Amino acid sequence: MALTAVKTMKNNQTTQTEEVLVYNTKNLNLWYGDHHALKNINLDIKEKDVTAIIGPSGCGKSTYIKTLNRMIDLVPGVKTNGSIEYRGRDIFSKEFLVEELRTRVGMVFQKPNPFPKSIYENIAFGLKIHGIKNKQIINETVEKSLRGAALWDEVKDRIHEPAYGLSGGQQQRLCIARCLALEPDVILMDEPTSALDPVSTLKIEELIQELKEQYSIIIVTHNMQQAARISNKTAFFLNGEVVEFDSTETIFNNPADSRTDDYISGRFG
Ligand SMILES: Nc1ncnc2c1ncn2[C@@H]1O[C@H](COP(=O)(O)OP(=O)(O)OP(=O)(O)O)[C@@H](O)[C@H]1O
Repeated sequence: MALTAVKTMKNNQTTQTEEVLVYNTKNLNLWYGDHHALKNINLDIKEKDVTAIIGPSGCGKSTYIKTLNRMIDLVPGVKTNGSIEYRGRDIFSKEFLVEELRTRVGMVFQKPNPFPKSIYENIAFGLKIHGIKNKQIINETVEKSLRGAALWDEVKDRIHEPAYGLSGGQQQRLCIARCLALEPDVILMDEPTSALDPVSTLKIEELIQELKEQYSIIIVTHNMQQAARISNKTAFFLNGEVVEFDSTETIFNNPADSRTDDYISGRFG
């Protein structure tokens, strides 16, 4: 497990606290064919942080989070170098099975993508694939996951009805519930509210505030107010590089780099 010792001053006494890293990215480069999409990325992502990835269109935000669970492997012609460690283990090593990585690291996409099945089966399906057959355990996990995604009260009387009958915001919470059912450690979210109305967006944002107590969350968002509201760390990407990575408060109120300031203040992007 990757640990970083941090010194904090309290009542004039220096105490050592330990920060646990879930991801440690070192000198990561990625190419789509000849296109150099990620350039020398160095990022430490801490356990139980909500880390927002912001930056203009095409700067590499989605590419980066798709690399964290190796979904990028599905794109032909992608090359990488450098390293990404998940809890101290090299995610590209042969010993680290991609199935295990994707069980530890769940993902929620821009558009809600429930399966064409009932609400219940959307969650039960993943459990069955993972070899869980006990009906009682499945029932309990379905309820727990729907509660965890703040959806249970809205759907408890119709869990055997098709998921497509839910609103877009409810479908997105169902996708979050599906992800929670597998008890992930990290949840990656790629613009999870960009297809949703303001009320559904607010619900997902409130949900993220609850989930951060238990999970480490990495969220790509175009919405800077959203990043400021929900995250405690923010990375600003530009042209495939990380320009600045700091506490969200610093990035939004006192950025070190003038390009961050220009982007935050809406001068480009
Ligand atoms: N499958 C692909 N093949 C080739 N180039 C790609 C592919 N996917 C992305 N790119 C390119 O890589 C760069 C980074 O794309 P990426 O989707 O990561 O950006 P982004 O910051 O998430 O953008 P947006 O905010 O518009 O979603 C862009 O120049 C994009 O055109």
